[in-house]
Amino acid sequence: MKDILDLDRYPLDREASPEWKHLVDQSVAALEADGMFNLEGFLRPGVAERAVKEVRPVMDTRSHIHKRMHNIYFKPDIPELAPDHPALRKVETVSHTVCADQIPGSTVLAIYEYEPLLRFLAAAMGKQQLHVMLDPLARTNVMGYRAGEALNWHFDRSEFTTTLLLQAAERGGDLEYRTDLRSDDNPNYDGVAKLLEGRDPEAKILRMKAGTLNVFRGKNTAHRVTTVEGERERMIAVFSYYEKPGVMFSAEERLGFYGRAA
Ligand SMILES: O=C(O)CCC(=O)C(=O)O
Ligand SMILES: [Fe+2]
Repeated sequence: MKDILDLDRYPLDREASPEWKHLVDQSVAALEADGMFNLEGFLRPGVAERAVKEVRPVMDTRSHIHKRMHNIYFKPDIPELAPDHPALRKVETVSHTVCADQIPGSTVLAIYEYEPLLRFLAAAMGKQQLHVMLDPLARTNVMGYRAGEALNWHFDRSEFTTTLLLQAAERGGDLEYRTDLRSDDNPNYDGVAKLLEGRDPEAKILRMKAGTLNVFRGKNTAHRVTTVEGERERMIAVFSYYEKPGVMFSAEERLGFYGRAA
C-alpha cells in the first residue's frame, strides 16, 4: 500500500504513533470547524491516473446511466410541506455509475478495504469501529460525470461520505456546499428554498485535486456537484462504511441505484 498511498505524509500504517494521533486530531478539528476534511495528495503521483485506466473500460461501456429529477430530500413528498413549496423544487441529476463487482482486483477496491484506513476513519469520526459493506455492488462506486452532468442538491442519508477523486473535470464538477443548512431539530424549509433559488450567500465551492481523500458530513449540510464542463470526465470513488458489519442493500435499492439487482 505504501506505493499507492502517501503513507509518509499520512501515516495510517503507524496507528497510535504521535504522527498518527496528530493526523486524527487535525481531522477531528476540521470536521468540527468545516464539517469535512481533505487529505490532498493521499494518492502517490501517478496512482490516480492508473486507477482511472483500470476503471475506464468499464465506465465507457458498462456503467449505469443514472438520470432523474429529485428534490433535495430524495423523497416523493414531505408530509408537512405543500407539494408546491419551493423547498421541494425538483433538480436533475445525471451520472454514470460503476459498481464494485465490475472492478475486481482494482486499486480503488484495495484502498477501500485497507484496514488502517478503516481504523483511521473510525478514529476521526469518533466511532469504535467501521466496517466495509458486504453488498457486492454498493460497497464502492466509481461515479463518472461527463460534460453537462451533475449530482444535484441533496442531503446525504448517511452520517458521512468518504470519496477519493480520481480525475477532476476541466471546469465545473466542484463540490458546492452550504454548511448546517438544517439541523436535527430545525428543517429550515425557507433556507432550503433560498438555496435552491440561488439566493444563499453562504454556499461555498470546494475545488478538489485528483488524489484527494475527502470525508464529508452531509446529513444537514446541503451539497451538490456542479455541472461538468469540458472534455475530461470527473471520476470519483465513493466508499461506503458502516458501524455494523455485513450491511447489504435490498434488491429494490440495488435496482433503483444501479438498474440491476445482482
Ligand atoms: O462526488 C462528490 O464529490 C460528492 C458525492 C456525494 O455527495 C455523495 O455521494 O453523496
Ligand atoms: Fe452527498
